[in-house]
Amino acid sequence: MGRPPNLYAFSDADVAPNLRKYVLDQQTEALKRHNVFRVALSGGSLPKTLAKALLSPPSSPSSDDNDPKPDFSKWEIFYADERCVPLDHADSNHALLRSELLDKIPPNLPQPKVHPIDEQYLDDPQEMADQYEKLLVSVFAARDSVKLPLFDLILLGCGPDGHTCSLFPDHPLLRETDAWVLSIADSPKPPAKRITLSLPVVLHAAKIGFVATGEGKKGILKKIFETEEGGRLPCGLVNEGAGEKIGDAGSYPRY
Ligand SMILES: O=C(O)[C@H](O)[C@@H](O)[C@H](O)[C@H](O)COP(=O)(O)O
Repeated sequence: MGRPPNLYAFSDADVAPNLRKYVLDQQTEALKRHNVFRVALSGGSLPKTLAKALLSPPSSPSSDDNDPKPDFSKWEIFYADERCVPLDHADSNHALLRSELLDKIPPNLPQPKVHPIDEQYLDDPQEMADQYEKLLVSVFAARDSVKLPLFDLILLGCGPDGHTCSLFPDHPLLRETDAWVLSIADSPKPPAKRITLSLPVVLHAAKIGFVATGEGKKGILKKIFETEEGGRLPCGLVNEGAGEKIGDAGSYPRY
């Protein structure tokens, strides 16, 4: 199986500056392409790491005023997965992003456009997924020919069981081929009701970055990259399916 081509390991202090460069490189590409930067984000530790990357001044001695900066006026943020809870609930990925990143954007900078879930469908994850898919259709499929939404960048975490988004190991949702957004009512990780981008949507993104930080990720990353069983886990499926589009900007503990 072996390591994928775009895998980088950083010391803790170097994760944020390298993630900053990676994200801003994708921003530059996206703005060249269509003058908007459409990003899907997951929850977990990612919002905090991303805030550190985007909101701290670049720490590299070689950085200068010409280095790219986040242009949040051009950002559209979507959720790679979201829990079916109110937007101010402690389990909400949107609440997490707000407290870790959005609320910390200095007032002199514009806010990105953010697309949270619609709270009126909290009790019905399938309807919630359908509504979020409709939102994606309205944003991405202005042209009839669009079969899948093209996110400029999807930033994902890697769960200790190899899950990513709310795609869990061996779950039937992994076999979905048509829908863009899926519902899950039996998530092994609470809360049980969630929505998630489907695997084909994740794989279709222009770039996909896994951000996996900390010593605790060592075992699961080793399994994903080095075993056949790991290759069948959701993170492994994204890794295999996306190939060169994967740019791992996380801290990869050496083993
Ligand atoms: O809704 C979720 O459960 C999260 O989005 C989840 O998919 C997360 O990204 C991983 O569990 C990694 O979490 P950490 O970054 O905290 O390790």
